[in-house]
Amino acid sequence: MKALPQSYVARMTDLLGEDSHLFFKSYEQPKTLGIRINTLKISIEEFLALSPFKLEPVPWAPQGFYYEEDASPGKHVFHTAGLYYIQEPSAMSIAPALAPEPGEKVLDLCAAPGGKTTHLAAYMKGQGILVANEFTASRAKILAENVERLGLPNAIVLNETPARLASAFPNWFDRILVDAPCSGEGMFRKDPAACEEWSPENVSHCAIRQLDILEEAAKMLRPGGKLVYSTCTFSPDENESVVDKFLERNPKFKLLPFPNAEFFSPANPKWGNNRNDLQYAVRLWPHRLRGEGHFAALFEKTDGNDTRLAPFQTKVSAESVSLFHSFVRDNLVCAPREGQYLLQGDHLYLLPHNLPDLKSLKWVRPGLHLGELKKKRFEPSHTLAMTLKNSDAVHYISFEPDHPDIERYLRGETLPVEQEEGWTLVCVLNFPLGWGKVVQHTLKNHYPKGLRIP
Ligand SMILES: C[S@@+](CC[C@H](N)C(=O)[O-])C[C@H]1O[C@@H](n2cnc3c(N)ncnc32)[C@H](O)[C@@H]1O
Repeated sequence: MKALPQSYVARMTDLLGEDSHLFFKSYEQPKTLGIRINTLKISIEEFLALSPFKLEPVPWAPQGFYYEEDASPGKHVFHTAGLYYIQEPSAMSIAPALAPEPGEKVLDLCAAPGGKTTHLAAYMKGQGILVANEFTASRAKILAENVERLGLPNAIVLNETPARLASAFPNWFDRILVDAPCSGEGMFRKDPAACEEWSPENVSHCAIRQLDILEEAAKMLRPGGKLVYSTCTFSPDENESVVDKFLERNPKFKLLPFPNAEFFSPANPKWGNNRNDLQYAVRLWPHRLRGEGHFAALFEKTDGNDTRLAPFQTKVSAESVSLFHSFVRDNLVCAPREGQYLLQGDHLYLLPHNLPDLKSLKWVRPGLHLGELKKKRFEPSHTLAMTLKNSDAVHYISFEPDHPDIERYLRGETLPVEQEEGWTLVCVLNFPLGWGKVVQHTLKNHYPKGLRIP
């Protein structure tokens, strides 16, 4: 661990007083490591029964577990199959607090790489609309990859500024998460680069930006809706002070007690203009729990207008839908999901019903990518494969995790098989990894080139 910046040490010593020696001692401890089971694909009990890792529960997240340092969960084929997401344990406190219901309209405004988006999705159980937005284009792509791997059927991935989104979705969302870009002080132990990039000027810059982002988020929440604001930093300027300024400017918002607060420490009203209700917000201190540093506050919008937005009017040719339907008839035993089709070039997407017009917005994924139309036939997408269960497919082939054909498949090789001809889901222990197409006892590999093991 690199030396901590002097002015940071001085500030934290001043803020924490007697506690500061415990706080600084926590830097000598190893960083905490966690995985979160993707309950869209597997139940917690089922995963624990087949877990190759020794796991210990994270107290504040039913889906979260600590793993030991010598495990490499990112290299296991269960990771490729989207059975879990590697997530820092404190970051798992946020989605259970926002706890969206199936069928709701949810926005994750600062979403990449997707840890919290994919956690929110587990609560939505594939129903409703989950808009995951990321400001930085390269990070939006990574977000879309994680959304695909974890098999979120109802997610839309956008690459927009908060202000442009606020014009498109006024008073519309039931729940919004602002996991704001911050100075990252809570990540110094996990990510030494955050420590090197730190400066007092950046703290001030982040605080201003966070308030701007929150203001835009506020415009998108319906009355009665809930909003979580979170950071992974300790500076009061970015946390209590931002909450205080936001509430001053937005009287239609109030703080609510943060769920599962018994596991965390209350935020400090003195660091936010002595607002008493700031004790409802929480701080996750690395010397008080097994996790890195975080701050989080839950708001409710108590008043305001509800807005009905005109639904996205999409046009698709009858031929493209019929090609997709004939693919479903021949290859799937489940009915196609409900929604509305959108054709972009040769790519067919399924959008959730009641999605407003996205035409003026930059999107990476406007809905679930179903596949591509190719000369009078339909080729299913990898994204579609990752939303299916093995039992949804007419043909599937499943291997044990250590079977050599798994690695061959993930390298892009063809496999000799005894299966019937046609589109086949290739699975590990019945969990899909992607498509293959059987022709004359050979499984042609349709695992995406960009994902193959080199
Ligand atoms: C703390 S990270 C989000 C982590 C994510 N929620 C997760 O759990 O995986 C904050 C994100 O905000 C994005 N960001 C940067 N500037 C922004 C801005 N002006 N408006 C909105 N988001 C911004 C960053 O690119 C970054 O991906």
